[in-house]
Amino acid sequence: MAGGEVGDSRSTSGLTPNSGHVGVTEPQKSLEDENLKTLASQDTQDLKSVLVTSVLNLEKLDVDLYRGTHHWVPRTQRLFGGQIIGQALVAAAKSVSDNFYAHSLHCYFVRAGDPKVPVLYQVDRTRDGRSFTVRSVKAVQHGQPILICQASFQKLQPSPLEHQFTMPSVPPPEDLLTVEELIRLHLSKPDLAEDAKKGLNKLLANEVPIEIKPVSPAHFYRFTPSEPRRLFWGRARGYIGEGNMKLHCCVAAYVSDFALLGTAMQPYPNYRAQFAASLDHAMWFHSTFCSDEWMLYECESSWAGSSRGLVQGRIWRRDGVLAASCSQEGLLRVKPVPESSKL
Ligand SMILES: CCCCCC/C=C\CCCCCCCC(=O)SCCNC(=O)CCNC(=O)[C@H](O)C(C)(C)COP(=O)(O)OP(=O)(O)OC[C@H]1O[C@@H](n2cnc3c(N)ncnc32)[C@H](O)[C@@H]1OP(=O)(O)O
Repeated sequence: MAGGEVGDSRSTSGLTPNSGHVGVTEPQKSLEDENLKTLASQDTQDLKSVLVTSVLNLEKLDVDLYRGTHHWVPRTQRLFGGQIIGQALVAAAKSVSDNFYAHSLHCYFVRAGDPKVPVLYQVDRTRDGRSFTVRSVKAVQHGQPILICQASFQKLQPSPLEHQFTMPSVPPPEDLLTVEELIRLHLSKPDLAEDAKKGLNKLLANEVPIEIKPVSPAHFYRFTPSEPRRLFWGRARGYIGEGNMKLHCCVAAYVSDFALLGTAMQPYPNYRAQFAASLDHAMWFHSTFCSDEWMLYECESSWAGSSRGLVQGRIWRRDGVLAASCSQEGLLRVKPVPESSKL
């Protein structure tokens, strides 16, 4: 049966074969902690994630044809790549049986997305097999493709072969500040350059539907050169809830494009991106997860050159299970940072 909606009943706690806890042990929780958690989750449940209610909620126009709208547009005024990938995966998943789950996607961003008009998603049912199902999606604006995406789905298939890297050991998200809190802290510095203040205030005015907590704020500020590696906790804002793995994958696809490319800029604090944009993006899903719960994003850039940077990402569940991996190459046309606007 083709799953009409990006919704299924696979519980995120009923894990895939690769569900062993690796590297991190779950702390013992007291009854008090549990009560606090319940209260907190009641709070967030009131605020249904905008990613679910609007961004990833595509309008069906015809068979295999959908229309998506925008919520947050980056200050570059081109559509956020993660939004286009997330929406393309939603469109692809709509014609896939409920018992098939996204395991990989491969995308090229071929034109800038225009935030003034909606995006159309045309789905081609490339192949339906016994174990694998493949969909090709073209995202179109003004009659021309802005993204081409291929997504593959697989039936759950247990295997005796199971391994993964160990999750890096980092402070928990509760001990870290959000990007917004870091920005406010920075804005409170009396000697901050006017240009920098303006830029930071613009960033604060954005309603980004994801929450980010950098593990190392120094990397976030980019004052000094650092190795091209960053770690941050991230989650979708608002409540999504368990049980809809297809949707969680689409949300993770949205989030995965947010901070990957910046990793390649970390060794070069004296340069600012004049034109930075993802060129391609690939993603592999390994295990079940909840995208509205904190997950650790580990990003590292193995190479930069020819005005491009290559970045790999690993997305970890809090309990140490590797949930997804991604890889992206981006265009990085840079210019030196003027003395007057150094943070
Ligand atoms: C710890 C974590 C904290 C993180 C906090 C971060 C906070 C905020 C972060 C927000 C970040 C979100 C951003 C994420 C990344 C994205 O979403 S990017 C969006 C998705 N990707 C795209 O939109 C790319 C789409 N693809 C394209 O646009 C095109 O394929 C292309 C432009 C890459 C193709 O390039 P080209 O072939 O060069 O196109 P042209 O049309 O010919 O030229 C375009 C402009 O570039 C100029 N140009 C061309 N060549 C050069 C050159 N060699 N040098 C300099 N400039 C060049 C060309 O003149 C055009 O310029 P104009 O448009 O005319 O000005």
